[in-house]
Amino acid sequence: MKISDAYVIVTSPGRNFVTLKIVTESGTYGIGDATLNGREMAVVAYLEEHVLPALIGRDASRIEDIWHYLYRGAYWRRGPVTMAAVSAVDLALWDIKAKAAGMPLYQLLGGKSRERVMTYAHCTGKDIEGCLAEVEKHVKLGYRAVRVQSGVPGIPTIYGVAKREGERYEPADSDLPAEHAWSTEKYLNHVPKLFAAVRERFGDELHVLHDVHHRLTPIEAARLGKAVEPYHLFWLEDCVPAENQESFRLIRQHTTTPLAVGEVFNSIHDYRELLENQWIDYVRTPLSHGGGITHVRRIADLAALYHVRTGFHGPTDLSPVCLGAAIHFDTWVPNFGIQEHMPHTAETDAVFPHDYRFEDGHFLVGEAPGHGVDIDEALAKQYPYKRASLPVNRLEDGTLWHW
Ligand SMILES: O=C(O)C(=O)C[C@H](O)[C@H](O)CO
Ligand SMILES: [Mg+2]
Repeated sequence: MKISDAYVIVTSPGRNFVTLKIVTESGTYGIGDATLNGREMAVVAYLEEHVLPALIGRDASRIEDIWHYLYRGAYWRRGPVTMAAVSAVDLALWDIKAKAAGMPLYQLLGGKSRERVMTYAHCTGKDIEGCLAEVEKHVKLGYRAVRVQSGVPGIPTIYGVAKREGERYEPADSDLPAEHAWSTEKYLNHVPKLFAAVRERFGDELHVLHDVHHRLTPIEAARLGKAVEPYHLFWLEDCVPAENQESFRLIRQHTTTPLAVGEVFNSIHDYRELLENQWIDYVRTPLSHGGGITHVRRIADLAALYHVRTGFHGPTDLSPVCLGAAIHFDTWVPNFGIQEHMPHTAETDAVFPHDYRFEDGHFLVGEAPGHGVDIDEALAKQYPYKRASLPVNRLEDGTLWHW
């Protein structure tokens, strides 16, 4: 099981993706997702310069040892770039191990805990009516859970609310960051009306989620959580920036709205206080940013002690490789909550052939050995990298804000 080759493939079938391929002497190979939206080439440099040369000749079956070699051995621990690189190696090695065992990855993790994986769709509209139309469309497609984001009167553009019809989200789409304007007051006044309308139109059973995208202060988040309590959200996501975990104490004291956090986390240490104090309800770190299966399963186990469930990040800026591996993890993990789902484009799906399926609001895991996602390298070459940037946000007086 010696590693004989390891290389990075950068491709842009509509948006940039970074993929790591690790090949063993026997020819068995594994692939991992190393995409970090808007910072793709930093991970490429980290892998090519510091990680891949050290992998050649190592035993691919020693996943745990390689993980610690890359994490402890680097001295400079954690951080999104480092952990995206570590994650990609880890995902590729688990892919190899499962292929060598002739098993789908979920079997290697411990087998199925469920038959199918509930997902939530993105529904965005420029106003409440637009959102309701999107929710209706997604309910007809079979979704049991929808994330609803609406434009807000008086705020011209909001990241996370599609600008063009049919778009579920916005890609990082400009060479340099676009500048958006933000008003917390306008937002806070609008959002409860949105959820009142959703419940009025669709009743009580549909699971409804909302992403604040880190834009509030703790007391503002507490106000919002309280205001939407009558509409019993499945979760309120990233209601504040979470560098200061203590912020969640205040929010939790004021509201029973369930809280989700962690799409920008990359380590179990980012969660410790949040979990031990029972301040949150869902962990969101994706496998491709949280140190791969080896580390994210430790986060999931710690979360389980506190009745906290998984709800992995799954936007289109994580490649089908990450999504495919996540579906195996979701199929196994005992404390599963939900999986985010933003469908990739047909171009992306063609570059990354996979055996997971979407049906009736759920994902069904595939039975191919490994994580079930491959890369068509010849096709990938047809889509060269193009720098793309995410936006920045400013308050109406010009102050740079969270976006
Ligand atoms: O999917 C979500 O919940 C997001 O918040 C998507 C993020 O904005 C996106 O992944 C940033 O790269
Ligand atoms: Mg989010």
